[in-house]
Amino acid sequence: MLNINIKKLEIKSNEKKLVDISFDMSTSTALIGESGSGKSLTLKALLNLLPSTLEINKDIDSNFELNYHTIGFIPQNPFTSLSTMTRIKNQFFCSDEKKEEVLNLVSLDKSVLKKFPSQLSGGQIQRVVIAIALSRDVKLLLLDEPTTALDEENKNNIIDLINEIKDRLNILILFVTHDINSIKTICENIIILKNGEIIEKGLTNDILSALKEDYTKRLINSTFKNKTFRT
Ligand SMILES: Nc1ncnc2c1ncn2[C@@H]1O[C@H](COP(=O)(O)OP(=O)(O)OP(=O)(O)O)[C@@H](O)[C@H]1O
Repeated sequence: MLNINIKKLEIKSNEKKLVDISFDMSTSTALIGESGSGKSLTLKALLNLLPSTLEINKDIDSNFELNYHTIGFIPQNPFTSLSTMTRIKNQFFCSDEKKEEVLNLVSLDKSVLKKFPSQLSGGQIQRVVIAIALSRDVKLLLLDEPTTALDEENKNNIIDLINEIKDRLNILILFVTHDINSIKTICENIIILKNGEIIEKGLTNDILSALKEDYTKRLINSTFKNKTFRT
């Protein structure tokens, strides 16, 4: 079973602590918290993509290597993660056989390979982005609110797809989301961040059935429908 033990993850900016957390992951985990609580910085730290102006202190154990090949990232806005002037087939870095295999996994026909992103729907583009991530030897998939830019129907389809991939490929998922239904569908565990610290963590069922902190209740109960979309 895959496991990551984040014994220490501390991120500072000019002596100001932005994130100071530790957690263990051996299953799909939702990372939730209000704006500015440290969700994106946590994902960026795992991807080694923190700006050099920030100071990072991390101590992470895992039973697989953490690198570009093993960590996949699905961003909030799939439209910005593909190159608009490049056909889909040239946005993968793998064999043609692998391209078809991963497109099959995300239920897309191989005919999309010839197309440009502008010829695909939002849901199809997000599927392509997921397929590109899966074309590497991904063992940890980081998702940053991957359905925010999608309409209701595509949103549900992508959630079902992520859930299916998780079960089929047996990979770890760290899922930043505000959407209670996707947490229930996909995540066995929840971590709740506030001001860069973990204030609650545990099994999704336990946390949802006994909401302890008012802060958590507020996060869980809000629909975030009016959240402005960042590009
Ligand atoms: N490059 C940076 N330099 C200094 N401070 C930063 C930097 N990036 C983020 N921060 C600060 O760190 C804190 C955590 O930011 P982060 O982007 O991780 O929040 P978040 O939980 O992802 O919020 P959101 O839901 O709005 O995306 C915030 O107070 C933010 O202002």
